[in-house]
Amino acid sequence: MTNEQPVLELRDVAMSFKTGKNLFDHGRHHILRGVSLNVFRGETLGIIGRNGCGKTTIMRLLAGILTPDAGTVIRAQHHSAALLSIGLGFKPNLSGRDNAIVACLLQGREYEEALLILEDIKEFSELGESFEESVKTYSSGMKSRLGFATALISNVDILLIDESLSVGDARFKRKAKKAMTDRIKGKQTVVLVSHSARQIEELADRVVWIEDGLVAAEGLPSDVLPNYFEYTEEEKRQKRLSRKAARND
Ligand SMILES: Nc1ncnc2c1ncn2[C@@H]1O[C@H](COP(=O)(O)OP(=O)(O)OP(=O)(O)O)[C@@H](O)[C@H]1O
Repeated sequence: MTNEQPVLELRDVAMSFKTGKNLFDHGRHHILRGVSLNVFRGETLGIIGRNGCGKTTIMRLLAGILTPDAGTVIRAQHHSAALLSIGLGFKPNLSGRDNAIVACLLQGREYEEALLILEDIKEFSELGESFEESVKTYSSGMKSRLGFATALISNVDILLIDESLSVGDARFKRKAKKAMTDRIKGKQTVVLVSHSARQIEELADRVVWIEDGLVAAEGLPSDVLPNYFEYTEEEKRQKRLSRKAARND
């Protein structure tokens, strides 16, 4: 795998957000301080790290929704990437159908190809007649379903799956989860973020652990995850101890 060219790459990427509080560093919160990672064709790369460490930010950078402050995001030529289950990027005045066509074209499908898969997208999204209505009339759940169905059915080259985004009601979630798992276990290139390190253990071929704005470790799940579990347990233990000490003060 190491001689292979990555299909998607972050090279020394830094990212910060404005905090609103102008306390230090001009009110910017530095989330990523120099993250480099590679995604290879056909693999499932899992990204783990504590809440707020920047996993979703990484996914949005990989999807091209965000531009880094520094460093580069490199996507192999003719490779499309889509962040699954988001309704971002839809044109509110266009119908679900027209948005699905645009999304397929943006993902590199031919127009005729896009037309052929539209009915499958409509069926998977379960939007019914609303598929013909403008997206501005959709609830956020409906937008998510359209986004999920479009990314899934259009066979995007690189699927970016952020588990923290919920898709529709409980029944649709189960259906979406099954469809995702089938893809992950197949030949699809996937980047997966999950709060459940156990799920990453089950599904990922490789893992990148983000800590303090940097890559703390990367490698096989069996190598990286035990250290991650140990680290998070130790951190919890330290927090418990400092709470206890504060109570005793
Ligand atoms: N658009 C934004 N503007 C300001 N701050 C942001 C923005 N997006 C993310 N952040 C902040 O950046 C940090 C990282 O957020 P991100 O959602 O990437 O983390 P995460 O690892 O995915 O978190 P979680 O595990 O809780 O889902 C958080 O502190 C968040 O508040």
